[in-house]
Amino acid sequence: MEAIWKEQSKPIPQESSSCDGNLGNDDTLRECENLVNSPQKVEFKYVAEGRANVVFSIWESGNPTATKGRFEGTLLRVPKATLGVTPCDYETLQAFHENQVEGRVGRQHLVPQILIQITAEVADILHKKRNKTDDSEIRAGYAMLIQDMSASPGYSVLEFKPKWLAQSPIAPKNAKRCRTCAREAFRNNQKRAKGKMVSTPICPLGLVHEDPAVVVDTIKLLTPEWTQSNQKRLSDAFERSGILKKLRELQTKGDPGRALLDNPSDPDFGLAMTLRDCSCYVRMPTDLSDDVEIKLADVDKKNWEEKQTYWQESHWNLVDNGWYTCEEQVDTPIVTECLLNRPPLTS
Ligand SMILES: O=P(O)(O)O[C@@H]1[C@@H](OP(=O)(O)O)[C@H](OP(=O)(O)O)[C@H](O)[C@H](OP(=O)(O)O)[C@H]1OP(=O)(O)O
Ligand SMILES: Nc1ncnc2c1ncn2[C@@H]1O[C@H](COP(=O)(O)OP(=O)(O)OP(=O)(O)O)[C@@H](O)[C@H]1O
Repeated sequence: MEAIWKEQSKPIPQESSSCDGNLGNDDTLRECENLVNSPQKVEFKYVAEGRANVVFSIWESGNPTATKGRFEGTLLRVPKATLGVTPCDYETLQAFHENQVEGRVGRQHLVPQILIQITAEVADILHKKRNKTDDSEIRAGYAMLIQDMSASPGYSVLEFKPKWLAQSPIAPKNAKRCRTCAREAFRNNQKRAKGKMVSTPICPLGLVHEDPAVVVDTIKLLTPEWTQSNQKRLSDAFERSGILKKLRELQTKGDPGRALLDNPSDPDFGLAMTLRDCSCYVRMPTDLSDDVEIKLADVDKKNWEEKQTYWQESHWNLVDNGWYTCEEQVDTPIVTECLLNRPPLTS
């Protein structure tokens, strides 16, 4: 699969469509799909799960030559069926990825994913390997092989959500917090009320700030354990790849005004919301001559019909209860360090 991931991480050639991504690798893919569905030939290990998907490591059992055989650098992502949650099905997600996301974001900036099917037998094996016991189930049907962006020898990794890289266009004009800091302030108040620990949110506006020193400072907050040199390498890599600025551009282009209130089913707005909730994976090589790998994942189409009320209510909550303007009515103020409310740097 590694050769396929390499191929699929190349920019889409100008004259081709994004759908011809297999580029002669169909045989390998079918072999891998067959292997996934041959439980006597492969092993699975639970990695992690979010609200809608479960991720497993997969390898060829007893392969004497390589640790994971054909599944080197590969993970298996499967949907979980939960009562009351209706995520888009994987065929829809794959079509959205190929037709809406790859061309706009750039295939080179995305964790590649390939649609396969799993049998009921395999679904059952996977389900039993989960160490979370909620009401959700893993069922036979579509699954995805995805490129593994987790740590491996010679690499440090960072996984984070860039969230809203520009202010919401319908935030109050006198806002002192960006959408993400306002949302995190609200959430920290809820957590504190339950006696939970809270930390000061990292303002995402710092990641795309015009002052490179602010970008480095933001990266330091994201990677407190990294060396200064690696923090600077990451800042340079973000600048070179342009990925975060592209993300900000698509987030704002898809939500130019009152879309959230007036037209939340608009596909461009839907894409903006997806890109405000995607994950960014960074693999920082120890070897200084290797490139820093930065890719976005979880660029899943959202169920617009189901989510519009949640989106609108979240917005009005932040506006009406003073979370944007730092006027929240709480006994102890919530600390944020939003870039919107920081005095301009003097040089
Ligand atoms: O509403 P937000 O901005 O807090 O984002 C939600 C995320 O919270 P976060 O702030 O990233 O911790 C939330 O993430 P968590 O469940 O908190 O990990 C989901 O990603 C949610 O999307 P969906 O319902 O799974 O499609 C996200 O919902 P939307 O992106 O659809 O708003
Ligand atoms: N390509 C990848 N490489 C390494 N780890 C990954 C990859 N994709 C997912 N993971 C791990 O699996 C976890 C869950 O995956 P994923 O984000 O796809 O689930 P989700 O249900 O979409 O999450 P959310 O609730 O945020 O929407 C991630 O938080 C991450 O730890």
